[in-house]
Amino acid sequence: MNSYGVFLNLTGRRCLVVGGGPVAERKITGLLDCGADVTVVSPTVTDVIAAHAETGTLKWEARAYREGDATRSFLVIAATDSKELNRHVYEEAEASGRLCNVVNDQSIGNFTVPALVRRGRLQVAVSTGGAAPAVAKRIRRELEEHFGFEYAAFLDEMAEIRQLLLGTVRDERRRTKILQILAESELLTLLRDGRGEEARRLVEDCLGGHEI
Ligand SMILES: C[C@@]1(CC(=O)O)c2cc3[nH]c(cc4nc(cc5[nH]c(cc(n2)[C@H]1CCC(=O)O)[C@@](C)(CC(=O)O)[C@@H]5CCC(=O)O)C(CC(=O)O)=C4CCC(=O)O)c(CCC(=O)O)c3CC(=O)O
Ligand SMILES: NC(=O)C1=CN([C@@H]2O[C@H](COP(=O)(O)OP(=O)(O)OC[C@H]3O[C@@H](n4cnc5c(N)ncnc54)[C@H](O)[C@@H]3O)[C@@H](O)[C@H]2O)C=CC1
Repeated sequence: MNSYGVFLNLTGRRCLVVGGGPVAERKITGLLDCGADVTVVSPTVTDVIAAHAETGTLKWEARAYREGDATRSFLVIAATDSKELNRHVYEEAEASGRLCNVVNDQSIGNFTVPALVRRGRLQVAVSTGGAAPAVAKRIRRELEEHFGFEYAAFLDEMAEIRQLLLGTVRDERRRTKILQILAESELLTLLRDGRGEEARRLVEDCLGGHEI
């Protein structure tokens, strides 16, 4: 069965990571990038996690997992090297209706973490359905070649134009048409090549009198 792909809003949400090795560190980096309120429960952690704890970016409880820990967070990542413990964490999380990722046992857990390309507001997520994470990583790298940083500026520009049109162009079909034309246009490459004046003219022509 396929997994259902979603993007979670984790801003300010309590997220628990059990374990503090390199795998936990990678998942934690992703959580912090999304503004999550991260607590790590683990007797030992990597230098990077310790540095985050030092600066207050996350909370580190330097101890072993305790009964009930997983029942109090929106999302839980079971990232220890013990399959038995991770299963226990998952069972407690599942019983209390939490989202739970298990890093070393594909037979359990209710979500997996994709490989991600990030370009400003653009995110491209890659899943292999757990078949081969190293292939997900390879595809992520290939996508990074194709989707350069120009996409960040392009999206910012398109978002601004879209907001303007939502407020000024009543006719939905017309609005959609303008946005489709701009999305498919040369605007992306003009912005990438620093041809700001031509980009501005292209947008103006497309908008036909709507100020931006
Ligand atoms: C199911 C899943 C659960 C989850 O963790 O969410 C899972 C599970 C496991 N991974 C294992 C191994 C590796 N994982 C990676 C890398 C990544 N793993 C990630 C996600 C996922 N890994 C989920 C499925 C994603 C999908 O659908 O493809 C990525 C995409 C996202 C992230 O972690 O941030 C990140 C790349 C990020 C990037 O670079 O973009 C590498 C490569 C490397 O490290 O270079 C290896 C070694 C090579 C190999 O084994 O393939 C093992 C065996 C451990 C062992 O041998 O004991 C298990 C356990 C099992 O399969 O049972
Ligand atoms: N899903 C993924 O992306 C990947 C998963 N893995 C698997 O993930 C697991 C973790 O990998 P690493 O981080 O490299 O392992 P690691 O051995 O470096 O780290 C394990 C961490 O768990 C902590 N821990 C142990 N007992 C604990 C307890 N009772 N309570 C709380 N924390 C406890 C340890 O203190 C340590 O910080 C391994 O089983 C590995 O095979 C490996 C590669 C990728």
